[in-house]
Amino acid sequence: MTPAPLAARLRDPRGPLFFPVTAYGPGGSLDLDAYRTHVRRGVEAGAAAVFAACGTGEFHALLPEEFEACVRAAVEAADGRVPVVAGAGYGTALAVRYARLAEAAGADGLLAMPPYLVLAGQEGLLRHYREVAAATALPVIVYQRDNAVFTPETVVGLARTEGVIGLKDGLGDLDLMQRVVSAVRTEVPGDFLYFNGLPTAEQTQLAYRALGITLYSSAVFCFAPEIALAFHRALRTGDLPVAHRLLDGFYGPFADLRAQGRGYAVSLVKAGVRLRGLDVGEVRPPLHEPADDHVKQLARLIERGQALLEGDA
Ligand SMILES: O=C([O-])C(=O)C[C@H](O)[C@@H](O)C(=O)[O-]
Repeated sequence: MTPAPLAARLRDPRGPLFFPVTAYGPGGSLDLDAYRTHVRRGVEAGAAAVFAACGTGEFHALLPEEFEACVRAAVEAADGRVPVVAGAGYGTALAVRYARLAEAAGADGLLAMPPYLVLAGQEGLLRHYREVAAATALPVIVYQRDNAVFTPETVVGLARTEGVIGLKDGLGDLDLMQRVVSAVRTEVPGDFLYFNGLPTAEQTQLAYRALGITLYSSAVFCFAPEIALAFHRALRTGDLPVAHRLLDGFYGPFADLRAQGRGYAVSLVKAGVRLRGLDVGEVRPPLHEPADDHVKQLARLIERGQALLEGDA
């Protein structure tokens, strides 16, 4: 049976959106076995989709052939149970190339990263994403952050673009997001998807829900799937006491810890996966490993989060 289109599969997910880390062996080369294990465990734990080789998956550190191998491995590990979305980025020509590699590797969609290094105007940004969207038959989610911040008019242009199905927000300007949602609702009625894609998105998800944005990325799912699943379930069922308990006792302190070092958005998550027993190696430069004390704090925080699930912390 042909799977439903990506947008339909993402609309009301039963579990968190999983952004796996990329696994490396001791010498720093790709460890596809460990990566497959990481992805397979996430899918079996209840992820609703796999976003392979995106920010948490160190897209920036992968050669094109490594990227393709990772996406292919994620597709194999997901085995059709959930969709696999792959990162695509850098300048327009390379982003198009990554998009084609992802399509060849069997991905179901693309997360289009901000263009590399340039500060482009709205017209150029729109041209960039239109070229990426036109390059393959894959649906595209555009990632707003850093040098890719869009006016509501530009998002209307994106929503009108064949193949662009949604916007992932990593900026966190709720006033702008409200104006974007209003403009797209008025100008392009339909089912454009929005994702809260901030680091530790759970922290802000109650606020995003108030705008009607129910989709969010979860890096915590990489190393504490039981906590991420409990939070996701609490939001779906409206169990605010559980959501508040996890926010106050786990997600807030985790966001504080994650803010202790540059690049911890990735390296601390990877350390968390290792703490849970899967050797996914260290991060590649220009990232660096978190301080030992921060890893110890993370271990205690995971225990605390688990205890909160039993309601006995
Ligand atoms: O590209 C990525 O990996 C992300 O932006 C998703 C992350 O899961 C983000 O939500 C985070 O870092 O918590």
